[in-house]
Amino acid sequence: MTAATGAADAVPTTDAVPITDAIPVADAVPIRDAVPVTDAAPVTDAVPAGIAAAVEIRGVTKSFGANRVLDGVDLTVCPGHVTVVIGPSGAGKSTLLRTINHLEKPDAGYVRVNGELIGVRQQKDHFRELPERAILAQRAEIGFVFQSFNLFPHLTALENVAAAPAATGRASKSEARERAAELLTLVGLADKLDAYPGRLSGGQQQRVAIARAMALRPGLILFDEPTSALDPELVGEVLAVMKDLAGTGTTLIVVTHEIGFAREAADTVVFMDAGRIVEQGPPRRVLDHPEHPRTREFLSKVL
Ligand SMILES: Nc1ncnc2c1ncn2[C@@H]1O[C@H](COP(=O)(O)OP(=O)(O)OP(=O)(O)O)[C@@H](O)[C@H]1O
Repeated sequence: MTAATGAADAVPTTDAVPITDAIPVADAVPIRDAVPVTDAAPVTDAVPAGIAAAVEIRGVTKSFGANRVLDGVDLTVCPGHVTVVIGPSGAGKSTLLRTINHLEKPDAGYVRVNGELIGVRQQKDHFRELPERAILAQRAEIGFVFQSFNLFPHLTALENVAAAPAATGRASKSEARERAAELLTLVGLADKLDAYPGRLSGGQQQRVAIARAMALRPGLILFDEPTSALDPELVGEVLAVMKDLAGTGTTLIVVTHEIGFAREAADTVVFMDAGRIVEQGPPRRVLDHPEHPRTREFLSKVL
């Protein structure tokens, strides 16, 4: 990480990230652009004028040691849209998703969700890391569905879904349980409310995880390869639940290798390779008429 300078005197060096670090000086995003959403520089998805982007990623760079995994990523996501991120193994797809709720901290650049900077606040010409409690509060507004479900094994399906709303004080215990039962019914698990994860199939566990992600009524849900750990015959039931969720007004960003899902459910398909967004657009254009040779090569292997 580059050392903090000048105006960041009060900022511990390790927490301070120069705003323009990843961006060539000539293209640097003026600091004012980091505040009002409507003034933000290059909007790649067509967000209607005057409407805040659901997610705005600008100049995000992330390295693990010498491995630059994200290399100046810009992405804008419209509210209510489904964005499907595809690309070869190691392209940086999961890392990009994890920067959106600050599970990974960008080395440079920033992420805003509904106009709010994630994980940092702006201090003069630097971003300063938020306290852990504030980051957790931001994360509570963003659903996350992992490849490996991550359910509490000692809680029933109902208790898994009800846990966060009750623990955060968003709902009374009985309200949280009532809503959890509704959500589990929505994902087709009305008869499994009292089942422990160990007694559920992978597809059922993942549907519980989706219900859990919906429990705090987030405007945005991130899916990190939600069907990759499933037996092939269980993939369809999870994708069906995700398709139902698409179009309900919730913004979804889905990292997946399921090209069929991308074709049917996505508003935008994003193709990533080597830490960069190579190509993005509506599924019919990116999947059927890719412009970039790298996208064509990738699709010729997976289709
Ligand atoms: N915590 C970490 N520490 C070190 N390297 C990491 C870490 N997380 C990811 N990487 C590396 O970053 C690169 C990109 O990983 P990432 O998981 O984002 O790729 P991906 O496109 O999602 O790949 P896949 O489709 O295989 O899941 C890989 O080389 C990976 O080994």
